[in-house]
Amino acid sequence: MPHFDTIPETEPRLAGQGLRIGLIMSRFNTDVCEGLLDAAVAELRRLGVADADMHIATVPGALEVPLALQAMAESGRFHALIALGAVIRGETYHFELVSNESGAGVTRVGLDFGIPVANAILTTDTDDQALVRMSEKGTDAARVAVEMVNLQAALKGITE
Ligand SMILES: Nc1c(NC[C@H](O)[C@H](O)[C@H](O)CO)[nH]c(=O)[nH]c1=O
Ligand SMILES: CC(=O)[C@@H](O)COP(=O)(O)O
Repeated sequence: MPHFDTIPETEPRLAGQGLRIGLIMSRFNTDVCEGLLDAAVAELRRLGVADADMHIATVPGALEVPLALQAMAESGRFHALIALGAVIRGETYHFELVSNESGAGVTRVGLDFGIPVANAILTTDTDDQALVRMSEKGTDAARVAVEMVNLQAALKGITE
C-alpha cells in the first residue's frame, strides 16, 4: 500500500486565523457579485480571518479578474486569493470567451505564483441560476481558500 502522509487536521474554526486573503470582485452583474462577496466575507470571518486581513478590490468584468489577481500574487502579501464574478449567457459567443478565458487566467495565476486561488466566477445561463447559487459559491470559495493554505503548508512540511 502506498504511504499516505497524515495531513494534520486544522480546526475549521481556527484555520483562517492569521491569514491574509485577497479578494477580487467583478462589477459586472453587480447584484450577484455582491452576494458572492457577502457570503465569502462571512465565511472568512467564521474561519477566523480578521477583517483587517481581507483586502478587496473590484474590476470591471471577469476578464479583468486574472490581471488583478496577478498583482496581488506578485505582492507576496497574501496567503490565498479569491475570485468573484458572474458571467451570464447572452446571445453571442462572448459568454464562452469570457467564461473560458477568465477561468484559465485565474488558474494560471495560482499555478504561476504557487498561491491558492479559489474561483467563484459563476458561469450561468440565467440570472436566476446565478442568484440561487451566489451564497453557496461565495461560502465555498472562502472555505477552499483557507483549506488550501493549510494543506499547502502541511504538504510543504511533509516534503521538506
Ligand atoms: N458579459 C459579461 C462580462 N463581459 C465583460 C468582460 O468581462 C470584460 O470586462 C470586457 O470584455 C472588457 O474587457 N463580464 C462579466 O463579468 N460577466 C458577464 O456576463
Ligand atoms: C457573457 C456576456 O458577455 C454577455 O452578457 C454578453 O451578451 P451578448 O452575448 O448578448 O452580447
